[in-house]
Amino acid sequence: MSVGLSGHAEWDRIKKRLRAELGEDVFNSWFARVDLESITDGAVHLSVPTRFLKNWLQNRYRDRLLALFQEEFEGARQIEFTVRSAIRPRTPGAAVGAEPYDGPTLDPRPVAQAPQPLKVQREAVFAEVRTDDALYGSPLDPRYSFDTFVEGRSNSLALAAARRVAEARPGEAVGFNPLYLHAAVGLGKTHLLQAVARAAKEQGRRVLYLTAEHFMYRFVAALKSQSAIAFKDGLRGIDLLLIDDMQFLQGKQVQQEFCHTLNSLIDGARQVVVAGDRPPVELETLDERVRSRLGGGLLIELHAPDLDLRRRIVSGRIAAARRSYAALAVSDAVIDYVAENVTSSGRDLDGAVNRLVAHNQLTGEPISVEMAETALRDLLRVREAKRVKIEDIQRIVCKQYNVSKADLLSSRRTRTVVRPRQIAMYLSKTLTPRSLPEIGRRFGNRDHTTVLHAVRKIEDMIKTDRAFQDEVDGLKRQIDL
Ligand SMILES: Nc1ncnc2c1ncn2[C@@H]1O[C@H](COP(=O)(O)OP(=O)(O)OP(=O)(O)O)[C@@H](O)[C@H]1O
Repeated sequence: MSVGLSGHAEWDRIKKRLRAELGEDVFNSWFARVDLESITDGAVHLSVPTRFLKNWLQNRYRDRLLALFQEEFEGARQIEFTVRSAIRPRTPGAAVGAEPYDGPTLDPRPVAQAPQPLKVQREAVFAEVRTDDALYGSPLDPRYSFDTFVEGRSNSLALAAARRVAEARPGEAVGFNPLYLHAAVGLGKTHLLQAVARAAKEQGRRVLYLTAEHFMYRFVAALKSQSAIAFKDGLRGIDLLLIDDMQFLQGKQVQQEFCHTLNSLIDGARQVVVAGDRPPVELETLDERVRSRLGGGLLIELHAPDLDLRRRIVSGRIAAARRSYAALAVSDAVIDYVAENVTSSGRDLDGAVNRLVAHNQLTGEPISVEMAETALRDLLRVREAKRVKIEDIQRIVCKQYNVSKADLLSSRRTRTVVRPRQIAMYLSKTLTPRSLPEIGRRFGNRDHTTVLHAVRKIEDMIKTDRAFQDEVDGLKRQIDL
């Protein structure tokens, strides 16, 4: 048996039944982001955006799902979950960026026994989280402190604001609440949030650091065990709440609760810090009230690190690795090579250094530029192949519709220019990690709401007009080449 897209009517029926069985909120929390990929030889392949969700569904709902699938597809024998792109579903390459780096990590233990990367550790813990202790937060990684965060032009504002929050006394107004940090993947949001949490805890403040998914899980679990009031009281009794990966907060009731918590903390002069992969205005699954409350604080974007910052992050990582491998020798030329070639994020820089160290430890080969070229080849190839630039999108769209770039960026509102411009904005949003304000700037300094309007317009047209969808797909293929 092999089912591709044709199984979707059955999948819709299964989801409908789950929604009826579990209720709207629980369904939205766990199943709204599950996609049916295929059914092959009796194996039902479902994809989910995060490992946390994968573990959760595997542990709690696998049997129920299998039973439901067996009613729809006679030969269904097992359910397989895979993690798909979590952060930017329609970005080519997002699957790589969104997945935690799978290589060894820098750790005192021998490479062969290296621990799983941080995010996996974080998520594994969720499954065992206690529900009786209202202030039980997500685990903090000991490596994420202000001391290990390297400052550069791209993050200095975020760092200053984070320090200000961390150093404030309980009840002291820092002038911006909530503080909302946003950035593409791997640029240091989690690192900064955890640094704030750690520093504030050290001062004796009551701090709660939670990923949005953890918040969701805790709330749903509290509802089920009838301890929601204790959970809410616990939340409202803290001095500093930090919520990470805000883009994953799902479910109407969960969002309502989050909004109440936000309001009550802010109104009570308690500090809230939130991080997400895009600004609140772009978190379209979020309730309007939550978006506007988040948008009413201080919003700071962390940008991709420049060469100088990348160099210093790499040097810092190597210095940390030397604490475990004292004889580790890495020349400036290798540091330059990594910093010049791994350009996307702190996570990729970490991954690159980890690879070099692992390669060195496993083969005994000294870390030279030649060795780095070999060890990092596939990492660099994947990244390079998948990076799409706004200029390329504009060039290809202009060529396709026979408009000049000057027209595309101009304020002209004739139909022949407006539609290509909207398509180019839509492609920039879906194929690059750029934020709406940044795209607006790159399209003749337009406001982010204009970009949002364009994205929605093109999305609607794609849904209703098959020929138009093919046209846009054709453009995507040209851009991907
Ligand atoms: N300025 C920096 N100084 C030191 N390390 C950094 C810096 N920026 C990023 N990193 C490192 O890069 C890695 C990824 O950072 P982090 O997990 O904080 O990213 P993120 O923005 O939260 O990404 P995601 O959106 O995927 O959650 C971490 O190991 C972090 O320590």
